[in-house]
Amino acid sequence: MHDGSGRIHVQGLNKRFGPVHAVQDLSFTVHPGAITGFLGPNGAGKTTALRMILGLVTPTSGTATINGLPFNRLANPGGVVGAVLDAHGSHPSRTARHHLRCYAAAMNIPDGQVDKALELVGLAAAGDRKTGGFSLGMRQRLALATALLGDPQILILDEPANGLDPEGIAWLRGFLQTFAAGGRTVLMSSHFLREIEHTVDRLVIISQGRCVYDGHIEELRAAQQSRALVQADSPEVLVAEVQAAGYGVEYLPDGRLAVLGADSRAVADLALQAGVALYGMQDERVDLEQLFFHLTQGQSAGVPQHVPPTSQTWVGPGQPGDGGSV
Ligand SMILES: Nc1ncnc2c1ncn2[C@@H]1O[C@H](COP(=O)(O)OP(=O)(O)OP(=O)(O)O)[C@@H](O)[C@H]1O
Repeated sequence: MHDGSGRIHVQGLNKRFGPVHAVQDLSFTVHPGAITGFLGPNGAGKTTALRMILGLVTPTSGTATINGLPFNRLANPGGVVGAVLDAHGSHPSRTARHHLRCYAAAMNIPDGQVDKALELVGLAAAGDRKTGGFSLGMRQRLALATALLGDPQILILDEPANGLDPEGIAWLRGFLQTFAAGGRTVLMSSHFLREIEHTVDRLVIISQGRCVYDGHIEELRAAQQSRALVQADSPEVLVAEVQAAGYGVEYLPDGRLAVLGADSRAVADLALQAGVALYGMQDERVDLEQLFFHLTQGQSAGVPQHVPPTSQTWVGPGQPGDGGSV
């Protein structure tokens, strides 16, 4: 009997294909009531890991459980997990409804679920069209409808946003957020952070088969603070002022100050208040995309201590871009 928790638990998972160590000592937990993005560059091992979770690939070592059991030991797998690994699984001469009825019959699910699933994914009007004429976006929706037939507690989706236009991505986001808000579990893979950053609550990031980040997306954003770099005529006066305002501050080797978590306008206001002249200011903003590149190029676990930030430069306490550079 499974524990009904809606959790996916991966522990010490390894998979070797001959000389290729596709998944290396991978451990993470996927929680219910949230959308977890499973992110990594091409070839990072995402599909292999998902296939091991779904019992389609045998791990070299380690375990993957769903509701406390390996997938193959779930009594009613279709009612626990719906999975989409490939959106191209339909016969082109079959209608969408016929395709879903075949799956429903194989899973012992009443036909009524077919219309419900078509409705849920926005394909009700296309139910009697042959799938051979479907766009990639429609195929993605049909694959999702197949996964939803058993009214599962958990959805596992491999690159579900692949090929979707912005409208399709927005629709998918809304659908998955509603699904997760009802206390269900979503694990979705992607190799493209931008595609999923507004959809997911949590991220598991892998690189060359290893986990390099596991946590809330907001924690990842907050892990690297933006900072304002300023050149002041009286640095020690400004340091006292920004510290009194609650900001951390560092001296840079070139004599500038780095005010952590502040933008240049906030520092300019404090400098004005303290009667300190500023000669140059620069905002350094950390972009999530850069964090992703940093995490997936290195192999160390955990959040990086320093990521080279993007820079937006403006000069002086006046208007952005009104002359000069730091
Ligand atoms: N059946 C297999 N036989 C040999 N090597 C394999 C097999 N399946 C995957 N690999 C290798 O394992 C590594 C991980 O592949 P995997 O498809 O899991 O990555 P991925 O993160 O899903 O990539 P993508 O984003 O490109 O789909 C790759 O080097 C791949 O070539």
